[in-house]
Amino acid sequence: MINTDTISRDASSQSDISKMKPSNDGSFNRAASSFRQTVAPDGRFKPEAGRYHLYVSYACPWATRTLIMRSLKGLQDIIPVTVVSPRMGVHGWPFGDVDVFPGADPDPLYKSRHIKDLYLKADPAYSGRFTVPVLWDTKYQTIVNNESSEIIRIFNTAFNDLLPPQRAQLDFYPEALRKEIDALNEWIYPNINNGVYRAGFATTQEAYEKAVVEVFEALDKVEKILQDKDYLVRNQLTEADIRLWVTIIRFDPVYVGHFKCNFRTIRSGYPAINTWMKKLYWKNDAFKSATNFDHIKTHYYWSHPQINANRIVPLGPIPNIEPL
Ligand SMILES: N[C@@H](CCC(=O)N[C@@H](CS)C(=O)NCC(=O)O)C(=O)O
Repeated sequence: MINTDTISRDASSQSDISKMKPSNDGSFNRAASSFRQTVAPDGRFKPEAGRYHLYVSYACPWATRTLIMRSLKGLQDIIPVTVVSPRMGVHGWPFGDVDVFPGADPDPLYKSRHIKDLYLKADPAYSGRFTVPVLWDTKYQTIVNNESSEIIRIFNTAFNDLLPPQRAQLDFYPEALRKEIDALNEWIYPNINNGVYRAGFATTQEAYEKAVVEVFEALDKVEKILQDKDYLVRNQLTEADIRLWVTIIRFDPVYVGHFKCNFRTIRSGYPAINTWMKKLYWKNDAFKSATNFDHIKTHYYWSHPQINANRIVPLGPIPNIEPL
């Protein structure tokens, strides 16, 4: 009998990032996520404690958004989490028993070897990339959603009826601030969150230069917004902070070197952004507990041999984040 769980078609073009094709002009284009369902009382995926499972990498900024929101909302007991190894190889993200790494876990649900096994279990014909985060449904054994910007909105509200009132009332995308949050997300995502990847994965000088200039122009803009302020929107922690923060915390340790975003560092070039980043890290455990610099640095420098052929992981910066 053929076991379709273990024998899968050749999906190496989807799992091996070093085989990823750039576009004709050398620029990096991120593919859209494929699983876009939500959790709702009247839908297929109902809010239930213990039913959903979150698969993440500590290295991945998009996955880290979901970890931060999960902690802020106090969803730890409702949605368990599994962390993959940061060394993403030809089969994509391996679990912690396949590639032993401190802080990485085996898959507790199916003993999968790689994240790709979950995608192919959910849809054997899946043709996209095998990305984290993955919000998995144990009832129908499928992926609810693999788009972090949507998972954080699901976490923000969908489980409120299962939470104590002081957590349920926390809203990081409040109606009254949505316009301002959306307006920030609209340029911060392409120019900063994805901008660093566009710089780092560019395969022509022109595509790199365009991207890196856009990254620093956008950082200059953020620096002005954060003058004497603790948060991006009014004086309130919102998803706009979470979405930007995951990129800024990786900036000096990784993006300055690995992605060649080296006009300035955050610590020496952007005092307001640096203070905002440090306050969230040192004063709010949802941010600190979602950050693992060993996973972050190892992942990027190890997993992209097309950029860093010898997989040397730099020791600096020292420290990875400065004290407050
Ligand atoms: N749009 C997705 C992007 C997720 C994503 O690209 N994750 C990267 C890690 S940072 C990944 O898993 N890449 C694996 C690959 O492309 O093979 C989201 O925001 O959730």
